[in-house]
Amino acid sequence: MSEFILATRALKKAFGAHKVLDGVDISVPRGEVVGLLGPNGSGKSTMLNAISGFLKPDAGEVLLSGQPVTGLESHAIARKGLIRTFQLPSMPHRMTVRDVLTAGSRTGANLGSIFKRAQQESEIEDLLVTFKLDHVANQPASSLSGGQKKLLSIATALRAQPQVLCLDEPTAGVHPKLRNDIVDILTSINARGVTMVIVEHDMGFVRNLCKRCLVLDRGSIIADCPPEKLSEDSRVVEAYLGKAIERGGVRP
Ligand SMILES: Nc1ncnc2c1ncn2[C@@H]1O[C@H](COP(=O)(O)OP(=O)(O)OP(=O)(O)O)[C@@H](O)[C@H]1O
Repeated sequence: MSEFILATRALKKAFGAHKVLDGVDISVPRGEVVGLLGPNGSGKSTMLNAISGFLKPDAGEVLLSGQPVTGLESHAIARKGLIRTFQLPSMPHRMTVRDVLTAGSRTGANLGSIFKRAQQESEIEDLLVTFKLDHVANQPASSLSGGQKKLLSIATALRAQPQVLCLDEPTAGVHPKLRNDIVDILTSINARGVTMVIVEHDMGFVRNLCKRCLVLDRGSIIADCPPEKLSEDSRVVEAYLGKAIERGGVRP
C-alpha cells in the first residue's frame, strides 16, 4: 500500500498563457489534515478541481493510494473515495435538506432491506443534529443561508464515506460561532481516519485543524511546514501573509 493516500506529480494546468499550476508536487500521508493556502487567484481551487476530476490537468499525475486517477471523471474519482466540496455550494430547488442528504448516500439507490433503510435514516438524523441543520431539515435546501449550505455540503460529502475529503473554504460565510463546531466535527471525522485537504483563509481555523500547510504561489508550492512556522518563512510572508494581513484578507 502506498505511503501516501493522495499525491500529485508535476501537475500542470494553464488557462491560455496563464500557468496556474506549473508542475505541482504534493504528498499527503493517510490520515493527515493538510491546509492548502495561498493568495487569491494562486490556484487553490484549480488544484482541488484537478485532483477531484472536475478539471483535466494538462500534464502530470494524480495518484490515489499510489494508483493513477489523472483525468478520470469526478464521479469515478468519488467512487474511489475522494470527495470535494465547493466554495459556493449550489443546492437543488425542489429538494429539502433531508432529501439532499438522502440522495448523497453511496447506497441510496440500493436499500435492499428494512435494516439498511433504518440505518440510513438514523445516520441522516445524526448528521442533521451534528451539523445543526435539524430545525431546517424539511425546508428547501436552496433556501438555506450561505453558511448552512456549506454545512450541508460537508454533511452530504460525508454520506459518501470518503477516504479523502477536499474542502474548499469550509468556513467562508459560516457564522463565527459555528466555525468552532466545524473544527470539532472535522477533528472527529479525521479521528476516524479520513484524510483532508482544506483550502481556507481563516488562519485560526487552519491552526486548530492542520498539522501541515502547503502554500501555493505563482504555480508552485513555496512552503510546506506546520502552520506555526508560516510566519517565519519570508516567501510566505511576502507572497501571502504580509499582503493579506495588510488587506485584511487572512481571517485571523
Ligand atoms: N475556467 C477558468 N478559465 C480561465 N481562468 C480560470 C478558470 N478557473 C480559474 N481561472 C484562473 O486561474 C487562477 C486561479 O484561480 P483559482 O480559483 O484556482 O484561485 P484560488 O487560489 O482558489 O483563489 P481564491 O482564494 O480567490 O478562491 C485565477 O487567475 C483564475 O482567474
